[in-house]
Amino acid sequence: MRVCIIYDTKRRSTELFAKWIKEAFQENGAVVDIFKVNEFNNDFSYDLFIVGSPIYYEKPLKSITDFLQKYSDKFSTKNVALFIVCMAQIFGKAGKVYIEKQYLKVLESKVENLMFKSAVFKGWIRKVNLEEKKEVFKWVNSLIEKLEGEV
Ligand SMILES: Cc1cc2nc3c(=O)[nH]c(=O)nc-3n(C[C@H](O)[C@H](O)[C@H](O)COP(=O)(O)O)c2cc1C
Repeated sequence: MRVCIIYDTKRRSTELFAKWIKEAFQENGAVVDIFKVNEFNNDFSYDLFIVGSPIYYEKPLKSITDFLQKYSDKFSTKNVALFIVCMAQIFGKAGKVYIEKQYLKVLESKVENLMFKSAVFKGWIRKVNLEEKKEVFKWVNSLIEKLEGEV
């Protein structure tokens, strides 16, 4: 399986999430490339695309929403999964509902035929949240199960 991870970041936590996602796929024998959004190589031949953004001021980064918009035709026939990195989880249940309504919606609305559950990872401002790495592995395993269920 060939996987392409595309992300943007301001303070590099989303980059670390992208690397954890890569590690989790590699453990399962996948071949993985990672690109910062402005460096994507325009290769649409991967089996799965993972696109991720941090949330700043209530929104995913414009670079990522613009990217999904720009290639919406290409992605409409591809396997695409989305993740966001944010901190509104600290507001508990209310935060979770808010994240799904306000943050995820913006990205999900740009992808047709989204068949994977989007991931919401808890980011940080200074200290790396290592706890979240296992959530990444869980999510990646669920994606692999779903993909393998398809064939
Ligand atoms: C200036 C600023 C604004 C932020 N705004 C939000 C926000 O509106 N909602 C939220 O859930 N998290 C917010 N966060 C938390 C970030 O999403 C979190 O720190 C994330 O890990 C940053 O990703 P990055 O390191 O890849 O840039 C904000 C963080 C900063 C520093």
